[in-house]
Amino acid sequence: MEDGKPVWAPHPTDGFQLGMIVDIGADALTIEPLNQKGKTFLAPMNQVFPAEDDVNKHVDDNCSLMYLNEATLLNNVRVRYSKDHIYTYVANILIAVNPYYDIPKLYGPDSIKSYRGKSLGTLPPHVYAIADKAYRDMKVLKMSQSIIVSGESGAGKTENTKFVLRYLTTTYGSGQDIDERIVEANPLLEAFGNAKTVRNNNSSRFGKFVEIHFDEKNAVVGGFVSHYLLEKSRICMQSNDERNYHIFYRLCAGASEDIKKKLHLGSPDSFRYLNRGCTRYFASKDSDKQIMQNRKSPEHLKVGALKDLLLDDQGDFNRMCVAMKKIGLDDTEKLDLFRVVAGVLHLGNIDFEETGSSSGGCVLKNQSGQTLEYCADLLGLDQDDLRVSLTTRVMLTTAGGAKGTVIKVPLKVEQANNARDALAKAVYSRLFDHVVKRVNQCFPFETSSNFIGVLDIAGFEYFEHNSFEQFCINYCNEKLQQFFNERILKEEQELYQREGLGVNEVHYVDNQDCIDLVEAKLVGVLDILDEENRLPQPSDQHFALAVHNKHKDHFRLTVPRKSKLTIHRNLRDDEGFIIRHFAGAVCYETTRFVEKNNDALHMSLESLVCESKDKFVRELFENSNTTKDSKQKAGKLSFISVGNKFKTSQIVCLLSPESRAVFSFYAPRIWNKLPQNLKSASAPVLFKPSVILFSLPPHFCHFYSTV
Ligand SMILES: Nc1ncnc2c1ncn2[C@@H]1O[C@H](COP(=O)(O)OP(=O)(O)OP(=O)(O)O)[C@@H](O)[C@H]1O
Repeated sequence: MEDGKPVWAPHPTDGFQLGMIVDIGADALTIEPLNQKGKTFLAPMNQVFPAEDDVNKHVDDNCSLMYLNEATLLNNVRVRYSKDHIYTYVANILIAVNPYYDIPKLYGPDSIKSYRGKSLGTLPPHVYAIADKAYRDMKVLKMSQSIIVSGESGAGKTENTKFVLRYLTTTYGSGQDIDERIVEANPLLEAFGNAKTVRNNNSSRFGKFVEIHFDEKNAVVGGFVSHYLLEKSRICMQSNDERNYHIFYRLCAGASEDIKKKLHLGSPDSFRYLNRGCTRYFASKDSDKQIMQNRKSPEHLKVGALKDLLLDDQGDFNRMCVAMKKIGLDDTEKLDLFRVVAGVLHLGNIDFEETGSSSGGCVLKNQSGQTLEYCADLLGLDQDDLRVSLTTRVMLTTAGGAKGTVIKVPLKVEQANNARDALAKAVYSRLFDHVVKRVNQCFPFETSSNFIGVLDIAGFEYFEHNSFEQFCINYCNEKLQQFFNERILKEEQELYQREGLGVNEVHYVDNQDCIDLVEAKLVGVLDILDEENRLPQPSDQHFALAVHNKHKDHFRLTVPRKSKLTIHRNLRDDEGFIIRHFAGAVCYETTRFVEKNNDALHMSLESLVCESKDKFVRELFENSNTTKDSKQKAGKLSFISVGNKFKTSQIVCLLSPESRAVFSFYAPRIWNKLPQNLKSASAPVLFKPSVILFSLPPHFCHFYSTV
């Protein structure tokens, strides 16, 4: 830092502020803010950074800044954002700030054309330039490429993913309508997999890896979407300001009178799976008028529609129907999908009450008779069988004299509620699997030479109240962060060293301890939770205490009462824990962790849907028997861990620094087909993400003061 030159110093709310150093202490500097002459404050030496000579000037690539540090990088991105330049490079990494409005001409056909074949840096930073670089690398290196899109919820990951797909299919498409189909598939996926959250009206509640495949002439031949772990808890419950998946509301708002009657639909407040969250529709002034009053909830009628330029439940319903047609779904299949969605809604309305008899079981409440009939009818089930399966569990004795005898164990009200919700989650998530499978059939390809994959997973989340869903998502992001650390920071620096470039070492925080805290065998939070689920009487409190006991002095874990926020300090030690993630500390409330971690559907219910009279429903559950272990076959309600699914199917491969592991994560479908020798440790590097795109929410730019 040079004498008499302004510096960036920390600011309690704005991140950084411009000031002058007026005194140098042993380990702190006295700073006088530029906009508050005469007022000084102390700042730790390592948190004060030199500022650029002209803080209002901006550059396309942060690497061209005279002083590259956290503050100058943020300032550059902020200045650019204020001028609608939402994209900025850091070498071949692209930072994108969500503008939350349509910047004129930014993504239009002329813009697409201009980026074709241009090297990174020739034109202003753009997501199209990143897509084109991936394409050119694929062509030159004759190797598949990937683009990782990372950022917190609402930062713009999905929108940027869509721009990448649009760019590639438009610029390098083969002229067939397959390009259109790939883009058309999005509304369908979003209807079933996206929902309104407090952070994002159109939040993707599943991770996806979209592959665009190219032939030997490097023209688009097809696509493939892999999806990871849909957020299932949302199907049965949402917090106050959030909604269930869009499709539920779109169907209620947009279905024709005929379909509405067939599916016995009402307004969102008439369904338990919708009425504990927000029951308003997204609508513009005009489309709101077109939705009939009897389809609107009292909340909607009182407060009015939810507003979002890109969302409109009724219009989106019609657009989704057009998209379905375009990608080849006929009316029967369309109705099949809607029927199952409505079936799930009616299932949620089934209520139970205690029998009052000595058996201690429960029965359906009288008023649930009609809803049972609707649900059974829509899902092709026998009404009585459904009633019995929801209120009892079939067990097969495995020992003793009566070995092999079938016994029916009556369920308590709470157990029946759980069984109902487990069935709803199983049916809806199978339906979502089907939607993705169906979408994939729309852009088939026989052979492909290479592909460009775009990874878009749920971003880091922290709310006032954080539960199991945030815990899983943040664990996943912790893994992604580790991948960045390994690939970008560690490997790059090793390369610099090998090549003798005297570049100063960049220090970064290794997050392995945080990952271990979550996933270590036996002592990790996930294993402790699984262990709790296996206890005869699992409890959230016992689980939370076990976590604290096992990690008393862990740097990354602490009790809620140590939180900076009063709301968390009110929680008891057995009601939650705080984890210090790479992106910040998050307080998780552990109520319902045990329940949410259990994905088991008891056998009587599973067999019921597997034998549905409805072919479509039956097919949704095809192959499900093959995944059961012998315990389940014997009728014991064995526990299936959701947390562990996150661990094994989604991220475990990402953790490995070796490229082969990364490959197996990104493209498990292709990975599984590879010959064994290629998968071995000595295999050559198969796969390397060529470009990375970080999305940032606009509030990121308000972290520090404007000057
Ligand atoms: N480039 C952009 N131009 C205009 N609006 C944008 C842009 N990117 C994002 N948005 C707006 O921000 C909203 C949220 O973006 P998006 O859904 O892509 O976030 P996300 O990072 O994928 O969030 P999540 O992790 O919750 O799915 C979009 O619905 C859109 O309204």
